[in-house]
Amino acid sequence: MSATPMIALEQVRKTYGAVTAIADVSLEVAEGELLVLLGGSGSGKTTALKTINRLVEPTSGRVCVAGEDVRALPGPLLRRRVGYVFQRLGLFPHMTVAENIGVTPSLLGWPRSQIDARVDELLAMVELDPAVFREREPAALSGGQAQRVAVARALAAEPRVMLLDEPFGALDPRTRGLLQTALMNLRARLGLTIVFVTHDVVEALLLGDRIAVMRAGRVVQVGSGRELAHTPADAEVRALLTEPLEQAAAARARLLAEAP
Ligand SMILES: Nc1ncnc2c1ncn2[C@@H]1O[C@H](COP(=O)(O)OP(=O)(O)OP(=O)(O)O)[C@@H](O)[C@H]1O
Repeated sequence: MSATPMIALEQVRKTYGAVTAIADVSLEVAEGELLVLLGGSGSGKTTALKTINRLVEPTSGRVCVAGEDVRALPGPLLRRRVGYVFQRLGLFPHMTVAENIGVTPSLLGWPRSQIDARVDELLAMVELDPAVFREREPAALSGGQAQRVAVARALAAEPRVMLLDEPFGALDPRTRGLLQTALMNLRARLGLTIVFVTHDVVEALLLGDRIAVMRAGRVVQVGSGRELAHTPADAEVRALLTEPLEQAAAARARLLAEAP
């Protein structure tokens, strides 16, 4: 990559006592790129993601955003630059939708009128009617609506980078598809650089410009879906990519066989 990458992990390691969560992870994400971290449970995806916004401090190695070591960036600046959507729903339950979305702008000291305007703009961006949803509490939202609010909240301070940790994992396939499309539209419109964690190969193939396959705390291979499919690093990567396609083909064959 010639230009300075928007995100760079250099030999990043994180250990918890005897447990090595990630080992020597090096990754670069170009400006405007969507990189997927793909791997099974416990492979280190969330840990790697959280080193980018310092929710996890590496044991060794370095993480840079826009060429700057994240340890040198003041907290508010990092929060502004990097939006984050949590794996398990991270909305504050006793705050309204508007208060949830306005959390970071409030912390940053934006004036009330500017926060209110931004909340309405963001709700419209994630296709929720502000008049209907502004004053609702999270308990009164469907899963898909709540995830839209979570995405709006992460976008509130106009970050250039978005980190998404299995944001649509708990949703039904149709809602998931709608939110994937909404995210891709937002990304194109805002020119976001995105790191997206999932264990779902189909989601990875649909969304990722490149996919980093993780296993046991290490990056096994990085490439486009096509590259991974054509030149897999090993038999496990090959199986990872071919199994869902074979399942889909088998399901399709069954559908066609059962047609009248
Ligand atoms: N705070 C912690 N203390 C101890 N071990 C941890 C901690 N956080 C993560 N780990 C361990 O590090 C490894 C990687 O965890 P991580 O959450 O990054 O995996 P993951 O790929 O995101 O998994 P999942 O898809 O299940 O969320 C796991 O073995 C996990 O148990």
